[in-house]
Amino acid sequence: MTKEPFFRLNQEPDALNGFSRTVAEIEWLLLVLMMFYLVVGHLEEEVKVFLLGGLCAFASFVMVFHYFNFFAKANVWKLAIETWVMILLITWFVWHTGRQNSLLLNLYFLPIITSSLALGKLTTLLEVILIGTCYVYLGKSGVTGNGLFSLSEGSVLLTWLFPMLLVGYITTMLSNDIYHAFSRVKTSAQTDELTSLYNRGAFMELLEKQLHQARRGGRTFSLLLGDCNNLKIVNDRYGHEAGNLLLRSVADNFRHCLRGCDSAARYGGDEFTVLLPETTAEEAELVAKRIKETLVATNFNYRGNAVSTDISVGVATYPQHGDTAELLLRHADEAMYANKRESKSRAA
Ligand SMILES: Nc1nc2c(ncn2[C@@H]2O[C@H](COP(=O)(O)OP(=O)(O)OP(=O)(O)O)[C@@H](O)[C@H]2O)c(=O)[nH]1
Repeated sequence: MTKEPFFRLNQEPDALNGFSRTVAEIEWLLLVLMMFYLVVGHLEEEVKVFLLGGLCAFASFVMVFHYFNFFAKANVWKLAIETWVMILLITWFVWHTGRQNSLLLNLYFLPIITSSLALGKLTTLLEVILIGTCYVYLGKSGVTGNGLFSLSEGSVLLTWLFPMLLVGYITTMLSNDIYHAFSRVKTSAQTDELTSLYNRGAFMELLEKQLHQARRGGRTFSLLLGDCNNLKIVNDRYGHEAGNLLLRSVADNFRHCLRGCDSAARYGGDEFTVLLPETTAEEAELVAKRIKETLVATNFNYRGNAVSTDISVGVATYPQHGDTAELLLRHADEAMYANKRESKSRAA
């Protein structure tokens, strides 16, 4: 298993769901601020009613996007649409409350923060440009409309946009840090510290996913359960450090013997599990044989002593040996102990 982060923002549902919750809160905050302005701002009654109608429409949009089942699942496109709708709403609201002189122009910071949190630098830059265009439109249409875009207007626009670019840039950097920290935490929560294979929890998740896929696609897969045969002896004879080296060499042997799509895990103590997608029982038996043979043929030097190990492996295949994680593991466990008994009696 690689220690590199193996997921990206647009593929990692947990990270996206977290950002999506933050976006929902930003949207409610936007609505509250606009409502507040409707209450305290000096606006004509019919303008207030008109704007209130727009806010109700936006509130329905937020509810549909975040709380209805068919839209509730976060994805990058959904977040992008939400930021565009926020920009349109703010432009529309500002249009009716003073245009370029509106007290609410600062609300544009909210979609910028949203975009830089979840969508990255390029999208945020494009959104700043969109906001700049809206700003120019707010100044030109009807009120000051004096034709061409002058140099002084350009510098005013840039001065106005500069804090937004800065906030966008800083928030993007913070968001990247959060994302990388999240990746590291997730990777280490799934990894066995000693062997760098998956740990038991991660393996159970993979197994459940594999079962789900196999049931849907009517496909087969196998799992192996292996148990080292002499770890206790190595520990007692050479010490715990030698036992640890032995466990690492077993893990390296798995890496060496498996395909890229297979997943090996340290199930606990000296027990290892392997998930073999699209593999029949006969093919899995061959993999188990290969793992055993290469492990027996390998030994390592510990303070001048050649240390080697052996492993007993049990195979279970979906669906012939069970259709749940529990049944498959039990079958593999029984097969593994049968093999262990056999090799012990042979050795005796
Ligand atoms: N060095 C080391 N030893 C461990 C670790 N985890 C478990 N053990 C030890 O591994 C040993 C496993 O014992 P057993 O299950 O009897 O293993 P065995 O000697 O391989 O014998 P059988 O499994 O019965 O064939 C125990 O002594 C544990 O203390 C570890 O992370 N490092």
